[in-house]
Amino acid sequence: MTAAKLPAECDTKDDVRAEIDRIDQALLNLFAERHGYVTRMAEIKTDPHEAFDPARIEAVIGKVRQLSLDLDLDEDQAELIWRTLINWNINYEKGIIAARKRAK
Ligand SMILES: O=C(O)C(=O)C[C@]1(C(=O)O)C=C[C@@H](O)C=C1
Repeated sequence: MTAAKLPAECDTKDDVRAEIDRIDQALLNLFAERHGYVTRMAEIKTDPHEAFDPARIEAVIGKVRQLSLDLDLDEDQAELIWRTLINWNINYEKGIIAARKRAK
C-alpha cells in the first residue's frame, strides 16, 4: 500500500481518489464501531418509545455542529448527515426492542 498523500501532494484525479477511498474506508470503520454501540443501546432500552430521545438528539446535533465549526466544516452538512444517521438508528432500535418484547 502506498503512503497517504496530503491534498497538495496529489497531482492527478487518481491520486485524489485513492485518498478519498482510503478515508471512506476509515469513516466506515468508525460508523461500524458507532453502530455496535447503537445495537447495545437497543439491548439496554426496554420500551420502543425510548428509541426516540429528542433531548439526546439535540445534544448530539449541537455538539456535532460546534465540532464542525471548530474544524472549519459546514455545520449544516454535518447536521444533515447526523440527523439521517440518527433517524435510521431510531427505527433500527425500535425494531430490535419491539421484536424482543414480542418474543417474551
Ligand atoms: O443516545 C441514545 O439514546 C441512542 O440511542 C443513540 C442515538 C444516536 O444514534 O446517537 C440514536 C437514537 C436516539 O434517539 C438518540 C441518539
